[in-house]
Amino acid sequence: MPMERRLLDEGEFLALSRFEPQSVATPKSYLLSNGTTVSVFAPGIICFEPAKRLKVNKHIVISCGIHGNETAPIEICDSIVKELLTESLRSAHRVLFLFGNLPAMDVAERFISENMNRLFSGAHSQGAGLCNEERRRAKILEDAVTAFFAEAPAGDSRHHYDLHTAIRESKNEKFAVYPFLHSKPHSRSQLAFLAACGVKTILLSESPTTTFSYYSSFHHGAHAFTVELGKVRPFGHNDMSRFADAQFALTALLTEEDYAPTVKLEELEIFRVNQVINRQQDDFVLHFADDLPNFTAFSKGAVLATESGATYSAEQDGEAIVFPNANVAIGQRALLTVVPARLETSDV
Ligand SMILES: O=C(O)CCC(=O)N[C@@H](CCC(=O)O)C(=O)O
Ligand SMILES: [Zn+2]
Repeated sequence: MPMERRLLDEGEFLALSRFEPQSVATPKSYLLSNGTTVSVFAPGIICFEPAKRLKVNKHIVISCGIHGNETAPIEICDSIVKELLTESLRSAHRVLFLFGNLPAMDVAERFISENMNRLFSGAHSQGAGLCNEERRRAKILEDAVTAFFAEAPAGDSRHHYDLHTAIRESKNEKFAVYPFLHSKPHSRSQLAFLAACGVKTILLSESPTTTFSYYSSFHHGAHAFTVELGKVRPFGHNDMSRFADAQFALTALLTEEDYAPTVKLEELEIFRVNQVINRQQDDFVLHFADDLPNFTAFSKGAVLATESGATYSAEQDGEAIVFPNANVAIGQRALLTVVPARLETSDV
């Protein structure tokens, strides 16, 4: 048996992808003894397909490491992929795992040249084109998602959970960005699934973006979310007990035919994005401490950031900051502000 097949049988897909990428660079498929087809498409891209269709059929993309230093989601996915490869778990649904930015993982950085989570919906090929690894990888990941959902029969549900951790501490430790739905209804069953993951704070985005979750939501009609599970820490430094609910719920989603947790909307904290503040000048500065946690609220009129020619202030009492980062490239998002919101949902 070839060395890479033995290591795959031992569950070492991520290790092969990171440290022996040539061994998983040529697409190959094989059958597990439980009937699952495993398809290795490229380093960091692996798909599991069950032998038979059920009454309920879900097509699920789980991505992690789109930012290379966000290690807890990478460790969660590595662990689930290991269990699927070694057959201690069997997925009832088609599932595609994407380990995003492999080179950035090796140097424990968010990215090497460019923030990959601003390069989807074709942004990878605009401007300078496919000129760096993140741009080329974003296109490969998009193509993998397109090919995966192309095999989903009409009527089956499509899902994409893009798992991240945040740079700052957060008053609400776990939260999800619900991409802009262009007047489609928000899904109550998806909110219930997120709550089962321990994610009870939801930010409703109100505009198109070039993030991975918006891409799958808008271009593939998937239930898609950016899911923030905690804080950025180096590999091996995550307290995995803080991610137990998320790992349990993701595993249940894969292994049960119709995992359908419930939630009361009153249990959730819903915000909508009020301001998207992009850095336009070199002298952009935030007017609060570097360690101020996400979801800290300000009074109306408080100055949040300034740069030549612009002052950005809270527009309402209670407006809170999320993802502040003055060190982004010119033109990119340096801060979101959010305000409490109400939510109408569909039943699905
Ligand atoms: O903590 C931070 O500042 C960033 C954490 C992170 O990577 N968040 C995502 C959110 C994507 C979205 O808005 O859907 C990102 O900034 O790419
Ligand atoms: Zn991230």
